[in-house]
Amino acid sequence: MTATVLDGKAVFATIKDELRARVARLAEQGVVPGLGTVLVGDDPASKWYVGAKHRDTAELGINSFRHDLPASATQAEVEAVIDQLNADPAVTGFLVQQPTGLDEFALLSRVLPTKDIDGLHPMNLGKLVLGEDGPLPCTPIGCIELLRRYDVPLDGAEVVVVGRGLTVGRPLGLLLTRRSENATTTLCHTGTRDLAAHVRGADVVISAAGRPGLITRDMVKPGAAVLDVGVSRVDGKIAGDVDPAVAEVAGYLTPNPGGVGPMTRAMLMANLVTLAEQQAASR
Ligand SMILES: Nc1nc2c(c(=O)[nH]1)N[C@@H](CN(C=O)c1ccc(C(=O)N[C@@H](CCC(=O)O)C(=O)O)cc1)CN2
Repeated sequence: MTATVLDGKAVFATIKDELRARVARLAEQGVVPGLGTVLVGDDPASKWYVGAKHRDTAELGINSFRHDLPASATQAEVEAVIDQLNADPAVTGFLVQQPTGLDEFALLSRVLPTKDIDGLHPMNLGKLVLGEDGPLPCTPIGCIELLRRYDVPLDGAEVVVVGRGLTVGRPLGLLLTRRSENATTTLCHTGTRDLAAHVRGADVVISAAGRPGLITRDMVKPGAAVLDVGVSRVDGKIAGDVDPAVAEVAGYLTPNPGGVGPMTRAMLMANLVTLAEQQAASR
């Protein structure tokens, strides 16, 4: 058996078509969404991610406002840029690219919750816990959307998430257990005693541990869907958490790159367009 490829790049192309239609409808009402980004420092990966987000906005006819600050930028300087973006009516929503090396909780908390297209503001994470509507974190919702587009069922499925970070693992657990997803979710992490035993029982495995080759062929149930969120660099190339031999046993597998990464960008654009629609409706 060779796993069906969960092609995030192809799904993002389809989502871009859907978003172009929504952006055109907003234009008829005189609204052009605007994306703001804040990048601190020279990390090549972060620069690439921010550049990719601005290329996406250009393709979709969305305005963008880019603020690149040096690695020497202070907390106060970054907060001043956040205040500027909060106050700018042309900016529908914005994000601070992580990592910044600064107090990220303070930065996230300073973004207006109504402009938080990353869905990572404490109030929006609180809404997720409470089951209230609000912007949802992009990578977790991108994983769920990718499975949905390939008709991989989550209802009643056993899902193992590996990793408990704020941007992926922790919100994924909350999202997957919502009534709308209805999955039974186990959140594993570095303290999990027998990871293989957990993974072996899973219909869906989502690994966001950042440990190259962590999920091996022998750990995966035949036919399971496996999503590789891990991004490590080995000899300058992206190495995921999932050993390539998993493709021989899994039913579905994301490539990495080309799987969850493009879905993260897709959901960011979708969050932005949704916010613009909400703002247009409340004018
Ligand atoms: N404020 C945020 N910071 C970070 C987030 C986030 O959601 N919000 N997530 C990651 C980085 N990230 C988005 O910002 C991101 C990661 C990967 C990709 C992507 O398209 N990757 C490509 C490969 C890119 C390459 O070759 O290096 C792929 O997987 O095909 C986009 C966005 C941390 N920071």
